[in-house]
Amino acid sequence: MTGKREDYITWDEYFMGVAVLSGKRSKDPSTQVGACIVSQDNKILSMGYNGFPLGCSDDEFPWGRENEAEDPYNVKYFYSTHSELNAILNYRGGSLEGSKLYVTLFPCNECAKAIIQSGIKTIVYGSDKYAGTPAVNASKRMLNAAGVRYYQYQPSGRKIEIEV
Ligand SMILES: O=c1ccn([C@H]2C[C@H](O)[C@@H](COP(=O)(O)O)O2)c(=O)[nH]1
Ligand SMILES: [Zn+2]
Repeated sequence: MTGKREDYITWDEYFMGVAVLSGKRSKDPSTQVGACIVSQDNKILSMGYNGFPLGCSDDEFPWGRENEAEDPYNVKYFYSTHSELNAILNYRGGSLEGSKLYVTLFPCNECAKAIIQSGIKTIVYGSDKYAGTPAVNASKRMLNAAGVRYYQYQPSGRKIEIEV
């Protein structure tokens, strides 16, 4: 055999796959989000998933949603760090200027601010299940104004299995 393999995965499959795998570390019972930040020359710079900050125990802080507890103090939203922000904060190498973010859920308005300010220029997202909500509308408004390009990941249809 002299030729190369032809069924290797694309860059988008590779990096979105890493984002999906990263999201599998999330303890959130309802929505697991994974993120992977990549340089312009396709090197992985950082990864993240949604979870509580260091020192805030996954077993002690609340994982419930607002309709499950009356007091927002007992709801996850005050405590959960979003996957995109975790990926940005996890980066130890300097500037993210010009980089690309793969994320399994369209970023909210808070993440959009961090994405813009960190210099990320492209977002490839998976689900847009909160499309039309004020948080996502505001996010798209800011990303459009700041010239951050975004497009939805187009699955090839083939299944990528990981077996170790
Ligand atoms: O930009 C985003 C938006 C949300 N997340 C995280 C935050 C929460 O842990 C879940 C959303 O939970 P729901 O129960 O679906 O409201 O997703 C994120 O990481 N990035
Ligand atoms: Zn967010």
